Amino acid sequence: MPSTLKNWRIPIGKTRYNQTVFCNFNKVHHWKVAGATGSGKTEFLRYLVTYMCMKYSPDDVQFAIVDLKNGVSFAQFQWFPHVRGVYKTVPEAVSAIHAAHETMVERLQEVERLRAVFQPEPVYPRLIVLIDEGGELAPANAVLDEDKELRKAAMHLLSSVVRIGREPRVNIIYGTQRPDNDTLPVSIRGQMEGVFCFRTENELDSKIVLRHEGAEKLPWIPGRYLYKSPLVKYDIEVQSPYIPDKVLRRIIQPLIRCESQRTATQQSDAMCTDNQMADGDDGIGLETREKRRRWGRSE
Ligand SMILES: Nc1ncnc2c1ncn2[C@@H]1O[C@H](COP(=O)(O)OP(=O)(O)OP(=O)(O)O)[C@@H](O)[C@H]1O
Repeated sequence: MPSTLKNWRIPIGKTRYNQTVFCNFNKVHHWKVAGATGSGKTEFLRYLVTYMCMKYSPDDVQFAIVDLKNGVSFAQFQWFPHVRGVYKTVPEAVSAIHAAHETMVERLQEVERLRAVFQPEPVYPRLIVLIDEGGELAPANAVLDEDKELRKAAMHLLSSVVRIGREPRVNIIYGTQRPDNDTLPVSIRGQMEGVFCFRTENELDSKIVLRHEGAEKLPWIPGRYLYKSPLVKYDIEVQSPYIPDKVLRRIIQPLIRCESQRTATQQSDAMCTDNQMADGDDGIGLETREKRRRWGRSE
């Protein structure tokens, strides 16, 4: 079922005056999340996924999660039906980005076909490629030549998605400690209009992320960041929401139970089919029963 959902305002935290701040995925499509180690980027990304999975159905939003910290931060998120996969190595990440790019191209081709004959277009489920620790994808971090080529291909595909992913609703959220030229080429960085900049190590990093200083002066409080978007006049200082592990467990554990029940049902269906075969309800079973009867006779 294609999505018809219009409201893509997502609460992203509170100001020091206790006002809730929202970002809008219908208006800004690609986002970078940057900041020093321990500043709260991953927790914020985990919150974003959880919030959207709780609010929207898989017909509205789907995620391809690239967790280049070996999958440790998003392992539990595989249980959300919205999540296409959690990809934890560079080759896995490249194939996930490739698949998202393919989805984008297929959607664009379908739109073109429909527009040509004045047919209404479906509203596709939003596909969000969320990359945590994107710096690991940088071609500069490759050891072997072939590895470098793989990473360059990933950057090339990402650059295509940020340029034309808006209409087919394929979005990128790219998290990294420092999106400089090595980790995120300007061709990609420049197209990511939304910024969540957590505290940076120094002024230079702040300038790279925000194009001005300031993030290095944020108080050293995990989850504190500057929000920059074409929709707001000035950067806003925000404290991000935080989902403690025990709350996440409460949300996800029933999904794991559901999945194991589904697997158990599938297994018992398979056993049922085996029994039917043994009873002779299909061709193979009949043959087996016939053989047994004949063997019985000859014995
Ligand atoms: N909004 C928040 N409120 C309270 N505590 C937080 C918040 N965000 C993060 N923290 C705390 O800070 C710790 C570090 O956060 P997180 O792992 O998200 O940092 P990071 O920026 O992703 O670091 P790295 O780049 O090294 O992975 C978390 O384990 C958590 O305890």
